[in-house]
Amino acid sequence: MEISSVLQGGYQHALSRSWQAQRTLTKSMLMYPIFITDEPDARVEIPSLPGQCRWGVNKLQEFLEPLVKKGLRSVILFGVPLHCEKDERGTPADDPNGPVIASIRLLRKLFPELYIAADVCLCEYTSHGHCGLFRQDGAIDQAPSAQRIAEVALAYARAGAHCVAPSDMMDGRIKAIKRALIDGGYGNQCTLMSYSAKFASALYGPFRDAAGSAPAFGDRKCYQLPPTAKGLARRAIKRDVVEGADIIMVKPALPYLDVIQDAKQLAEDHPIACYQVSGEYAMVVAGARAGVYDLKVMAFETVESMVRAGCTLILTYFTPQFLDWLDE
Ligand SMILES: NCc1[nH]cc(CCC(=O)O)c1CC(=O)O
Ligand SMILES: [Zn+2]
Ligand SMILES: [Zn+2]
Repeated sequence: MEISSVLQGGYQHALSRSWQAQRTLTKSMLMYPIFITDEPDARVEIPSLPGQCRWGVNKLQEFLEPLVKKGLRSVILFGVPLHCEKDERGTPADDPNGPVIASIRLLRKLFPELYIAADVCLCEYTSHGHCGLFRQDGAIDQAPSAQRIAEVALAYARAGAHCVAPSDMMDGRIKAIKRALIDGGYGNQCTLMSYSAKFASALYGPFRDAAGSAPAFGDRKCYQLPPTAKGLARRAIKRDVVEGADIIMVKPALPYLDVIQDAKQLAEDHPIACYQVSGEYAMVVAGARAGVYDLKVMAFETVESMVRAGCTLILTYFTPQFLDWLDE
């Protein structure tokens, strides 16, 4: 046998296997998505997202304290308003008494070491359930959409968010948010993480269930990217770098590993993030329950593929489990 043909000598031991990873999954690479409702004492299980709940502000301490003790470093907050008056502009998104702003303030106080990101979008707050604003003729109103989203982002930064993460896919919003953060005095205090390459995916089903954010009419194909559109994804990533994004995100993750790799190459000086979305999580859990594979092994394999593709930050509902697994 050729000397150079034997590779197995390089990974015969657990330690030498660890040296073969170009990057290793660590707790600090995990960001945990959390749903917060406007029912302050709520703790309601989400049937399509097994193990995940909608939380009321009053329950956040008992929920997160054990996780922070185990090494949870960051969360991303999603508002789930059940009692507010939704309108065309998504007015409740930056309601100073709304669940997102209230929990940013609270979490900053409760857990001074925890990094707090806030998802920024309008769909949870608009009467039509879309992520932007519309003109009379039914087309998306680009500039006012970006402006409104920037307003919401600035409100979250003012409340103390370390990071704002717009998931709306409106053109021009990264530029508008960065401008608003700088002009508002938060340019050097708040990270702008862009959902740059967010695809119109079937994998958001459980999330829309959880957040009550399904569009009232139509779909999101005029703003979320077509799953086949590698070129659009590359252009969106390059555009967001120019417009001032600090972190580039790809979403969903597993079916788009090639896009993650593209992002790593196009934005080589930026951290690359990805979102293992609700449907991906539900798929892994369902497969394990059906006996197709072991849950932990599959969770690691999926998330480590994202690390291998170039991510150093992964938004995943498996975060609490990884905090245990990474200690084993
Ligand atoms: N802008 C809404 C939003 N923000 C994050 C997700 C999906 C997250 C997940 O599925 O876990 C969605 C759903 C959507 O675009 O319909
Ligand atoms: Zn949205
Ligand atoms: Zn969102």
